[in-house]
Amino acid sequence: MAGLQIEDGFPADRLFNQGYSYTYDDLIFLPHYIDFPTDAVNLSTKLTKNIELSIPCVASPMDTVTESSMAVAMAALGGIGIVHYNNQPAEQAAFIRLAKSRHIPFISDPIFKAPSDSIDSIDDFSSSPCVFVTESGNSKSKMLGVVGKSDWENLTNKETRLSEFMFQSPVSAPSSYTFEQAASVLASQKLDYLPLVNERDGEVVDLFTKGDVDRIRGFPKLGLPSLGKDGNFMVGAAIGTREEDKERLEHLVKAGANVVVVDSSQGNSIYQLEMTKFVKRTYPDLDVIAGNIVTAYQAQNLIQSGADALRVGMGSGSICTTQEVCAVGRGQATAVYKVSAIASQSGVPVIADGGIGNSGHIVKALTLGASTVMMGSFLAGSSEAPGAYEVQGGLRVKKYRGMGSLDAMTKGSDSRYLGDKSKLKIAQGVVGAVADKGSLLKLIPYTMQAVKQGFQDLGASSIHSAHDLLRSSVLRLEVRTGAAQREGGVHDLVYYEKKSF
Ligand SMILES: NC(=O)C1=CN([C@@H]2O[C@H](COP(=O)(O)OP(=O)(O)OC[C@H]3O[C@@H](n4cnc5c(N)ncnc54)[C@H](O)[C@@H]3O)[C@@H](O)[C@H]2O)C=CC1
Ligand SMILES: O=c1[nH]c(=O)c2[nH+]cn([C@@H]3O[C@H](COP(=O)(O)O)[C@@H](O)[C@H]3O)c2[nH]1
Ligand SMILES: [K+]
Repeated sequence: MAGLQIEDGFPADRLFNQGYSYTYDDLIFLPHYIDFPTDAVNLSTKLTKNIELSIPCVASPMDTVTESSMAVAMAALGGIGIVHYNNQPAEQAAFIRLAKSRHIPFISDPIFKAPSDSIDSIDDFSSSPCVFVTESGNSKSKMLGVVGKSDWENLTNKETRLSEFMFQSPVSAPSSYTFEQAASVLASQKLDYLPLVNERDGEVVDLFTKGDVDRIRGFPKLGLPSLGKDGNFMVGAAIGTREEDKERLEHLVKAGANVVVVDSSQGNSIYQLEMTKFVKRTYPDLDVIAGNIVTAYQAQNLIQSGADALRVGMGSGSICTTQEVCAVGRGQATAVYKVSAIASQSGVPVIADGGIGNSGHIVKALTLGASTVMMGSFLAGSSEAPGAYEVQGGLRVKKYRGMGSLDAMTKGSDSRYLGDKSKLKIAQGVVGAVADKGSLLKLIPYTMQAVKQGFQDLGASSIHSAHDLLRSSVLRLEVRTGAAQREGGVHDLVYYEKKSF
């Protein structure tokens, strides 16, 4: 065999310099050598120059993806959620405050009434086991008592005011309690539910029930959560590039946002460069994620303006129509590779944003140079995403829409296109729905396990090691023909059921 030289696959720099725009599905990695178990793969990473995460997952700033519940669950899992800005600044700040006040990855929707109120119908309880009575009748005041569903059911005169039959001193626990601490109070006191109360002002922050304990215990064990310097969950926030976004930013910083995303489809603009510089000048300790971009030239500009991470992807998202409408963008695999190649020289992490449909896409994004992936559609069907499930054609689905869709643009606060009625508005996104995926607390751990298996096959025990293997040309890849892509999927079966975990 001596002297036989077989060139197996392409090194990345050759593959990506042929003038093609490759998507994740176009490419396949050749397996390498395994000398460690799957569990030895470490997926901890950097979101920005100064923020570390224990898993490489980021929830997209979209109004059908990231509000408080998503941000809480992502942080509890070791990732992060970026709260969207298709709302008034105070509303966005309230989502951040709410997420940062939690210590348990489950958010209930407690129901509040005033002492002088009565309860007319069982529907007033919604799915909650109780109603909280507070001074003002809403969440923003001290808890005075609680009315359990069964107490109300046993009541003869349903017009009785709550103050006359509420239970005045229910057992509560501080909202700073961890899951295990709260669960042990429930168990030791044999309670069905427990209000978690802000010790400072007596406000009910969350409602913790026996059902929650069972549910959370049924999920894979959580890893290291993402906590800020304040000891609370880390939460990100998106802003735009207009003058009024400077005032929005002030609200977000006051609410405790740990990182800010300057959110544009084409980030290499004077507006974004100015905004990035403004944020760095005004809040030097706040990391800024700039984007979106897809080329090395765009990356250089944003890095020079002070960006602490780059968000990569234009038109690759599941709801995006930018490439059709504007003829601009890039295949996501090529975009991630090219931007990462330049950003790594300055130590700026890359977020691969959009186009993630399965765990293999995550392996590809991370191996091609990204440090994290940002997801919209992959997370939008989870129970932690905003909105309720609907049934369509026998399937449980949740609404998911592009932030550049007419639907999202028409929602209230938009000054991008609608503030000025004389401007013609053009959609760059669609409105649709995604299938129910259950809780993130299950979806993400299983997905990360699949990603670890991919890394093991590549012989990469960490994201850093995958980047080294790619850049040293040890790791080889090829383009899949259409037939190869079909072969790589399920084929030639009359019937099958696809269940990943
Ligand atoms: N990643 C992607 O492929 C895409 C993402 N999107 C999402 O849709 C949403 C909207 O994105 P965009 O339309 O890019 O919003 P945008 O607000 O950044 O830009 C809209 C228009 O306003 C202009 N503009 C921005 N700041 C300005 C200022 N200070 N003065 C004057 N003009 C200014 C821009 O140049 C652009 O023409 C974002 O959430 C974005 O992430 C939309 C399209 C593609
Ligand atoms: O062309 C677009 N029109 C839109 O209306 C739109 N809204 C979001 N985005 C981007 O898509 C990403 C989410 O993509 P996925 O659903 O594939 O994860 C997001 O993270 C965004 O980068 C849009 N792109
Ligand atoms: K698309």
